Amino acid sequence: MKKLKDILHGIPVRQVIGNLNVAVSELCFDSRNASPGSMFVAVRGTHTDGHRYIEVATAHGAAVVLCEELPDTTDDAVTYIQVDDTAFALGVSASNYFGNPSTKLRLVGVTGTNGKTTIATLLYKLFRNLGYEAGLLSTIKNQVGDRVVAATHTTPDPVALNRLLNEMVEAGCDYCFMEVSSHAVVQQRIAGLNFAGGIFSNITHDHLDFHQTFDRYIKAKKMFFDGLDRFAFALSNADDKNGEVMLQNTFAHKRTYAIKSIADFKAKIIESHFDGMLLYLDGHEVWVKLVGGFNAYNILAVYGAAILLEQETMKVLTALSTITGVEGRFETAVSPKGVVGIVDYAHTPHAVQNVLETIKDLRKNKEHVITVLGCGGDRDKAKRPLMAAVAVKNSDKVIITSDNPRTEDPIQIIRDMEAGVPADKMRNVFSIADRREAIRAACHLAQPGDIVLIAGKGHESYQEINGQRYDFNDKEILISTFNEQ
Ligand SMILES: CC(=O)N[C@H]1[C@@H](OP(=O)(O)OP(=O)(O)OC[C@H]2O[C@@H](n3ccc(=O)[nH]c3=O)[C@H](O)[C@@H]2O)O[C@H](CO)[C@@H](O)[C@@H]1O[C@H](C)C(=O)N[C@@H](C)C(=O)N[C@H](CCC(=O)O)C(=O)O
Ligand SMILES: Nc1ncnc2c1ncn2[C@@H]1O[C@H](COP(=O)(O)OP(=O)(O)OP(=O)(O)O)[C@@H](O)[C@H]1O
Ligand SMILES: N[C@H](CCC[C@H](N)C(=O)O)C(=O)O
Ligand SMILES: [Mg+2]
Repeated sequence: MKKLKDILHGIPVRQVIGNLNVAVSELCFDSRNASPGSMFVAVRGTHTDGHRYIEVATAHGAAVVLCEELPDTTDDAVTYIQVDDTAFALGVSASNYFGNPSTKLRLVGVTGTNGKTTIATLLYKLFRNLGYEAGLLSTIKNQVGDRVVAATHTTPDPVALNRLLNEMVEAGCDYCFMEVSSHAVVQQRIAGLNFAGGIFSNITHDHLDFHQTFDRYIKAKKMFFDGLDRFAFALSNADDKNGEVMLQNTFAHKRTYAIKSIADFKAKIIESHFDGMLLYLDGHEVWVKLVGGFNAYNILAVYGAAILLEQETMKVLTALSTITGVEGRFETAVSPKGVVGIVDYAHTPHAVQNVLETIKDLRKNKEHVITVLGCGGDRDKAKRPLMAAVAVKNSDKVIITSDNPRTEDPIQIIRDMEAGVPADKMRNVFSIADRREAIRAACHLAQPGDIVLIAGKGHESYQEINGQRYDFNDKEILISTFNEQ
């Protein structure tokens, strides 16, 4: 229970109808979840408008309605609060409701097209290793200290987010590391949060179904940095074309990391192997258990953030050398006959290219690379031909298959991907809609020493088809196929 007046702190209110002196039992933004004494916030979405469900919410007992437009008829037992922006108000009220937990720990957000989960998870592991209690909000899972809470989104909705942050505070967490997706910025899921720092990884093609243009996608990422205050740090990748843009209008302390450009934190890869790499990091040599140029960037971002969070250099480097990678990100397995299998979450053209370039660099001889990949349904269609083109360019053979078809026809998604394959390369491409069969076929095609990359689903333990999630795990299928050989 919390007083309505306290929940509204920091929200510009246009009009109030009813009693402000009420207690609120719960916050909700979905009328289907409204309960007696709750406050319903009407948010405009991509499919429908929460304002349509105000009456349903009050019929379920909502005592307070927060909206942009007041309904034609009001209920005397209900308090109506009119504001200009309910998405913003939802974020701020969720933070107030849970006692502004983000001010009680140090919250660091990571944004960018690729690398958010990796950077946030490595920071979580690093700070736990350094002896702190920490929380994590990520695509794979949320962690309140050791306790795992299943994740439904990369960035949870404001109510779930602040509830989790509060649980972290209660569990004694000093830090929380979270992914900030571009959807979350635009939908203001992070409104009202107090960040100690923000990290930018990179920006390349993805989510154009949602943002429409690349420019708007860049602006969404930038808005996160624009919202940081002068006590926070903003750590950006100076090698990314848009790394500087992110820092343009932020009040935060601006810091950069890079491999190629001049920057505050620098690194260089000295040696690369399938089980790790030797880095020259900020003037020190350190062995890390992650692989690939893209992971050198991730490690560098993690290192820079740790230093900006006032950790000691030598302790950070020592801890970094012991930390293992992230589930479903460049995970390797070797078959009894010597085929190397790699499961990776690459689901953008840039990620597919990075992973395949890393694989090429790691080959001792000219072993063949066989790539299995698909594209998700009901998501950015423009990336489909691009992902196929990159895969074909950097592999000896490609098996185009399904990812999560969702409500789309898997065959049509495959056709969209095939459109990106140059005619003279078609002979290196097979299309097998059944992902399990595609993985098996790749393993059977591979000779000892060859490399099979299974891209796009990483840690996911399901395949989503027509609203149903079926058990499915790339790594398990890879290993069981290997064991049959
Ligand atoms: C496109 C998108 O982000 N959609 C999110 C959004 O839903 P929406 O805009 O479609 O909502 P809507 O159905 O139009 O409804 C509008 C409002 O009416 C309410 N409503 C609706 C029906 C009803 O009967 N009563 C009612 O009150 C809804 O609760 C909502 O508040 O708000 C919902 C509630 O927070 C989210 O669950 C939903 O995420 C969907 C499931 C989703 O798939 N999101 C993905 C794309 C996403 O957010 N991904 C990013 C990661 C991207 C990355 O990889 O970087 C993420 O952060 O996870
Ligand atoms: N710094 C990076 N630069 C480019 N590609 C990367 C980088 N880090 C990881 N990748 C690639 O992107 C894939 C996804 O990585 P990760 O899960 O860390 O990204 P993410 O930003 O969290 O993705 P999502 O938006 O789905 O949450 C990895 O499996 C790898 O192929
Ligand atoms: N966070 C990403 C996940 C894509 C993963 C891929 N397996 C798919 O289903 O498209 C997104 O929402 O676009
Ligand atoms: Mg992620």
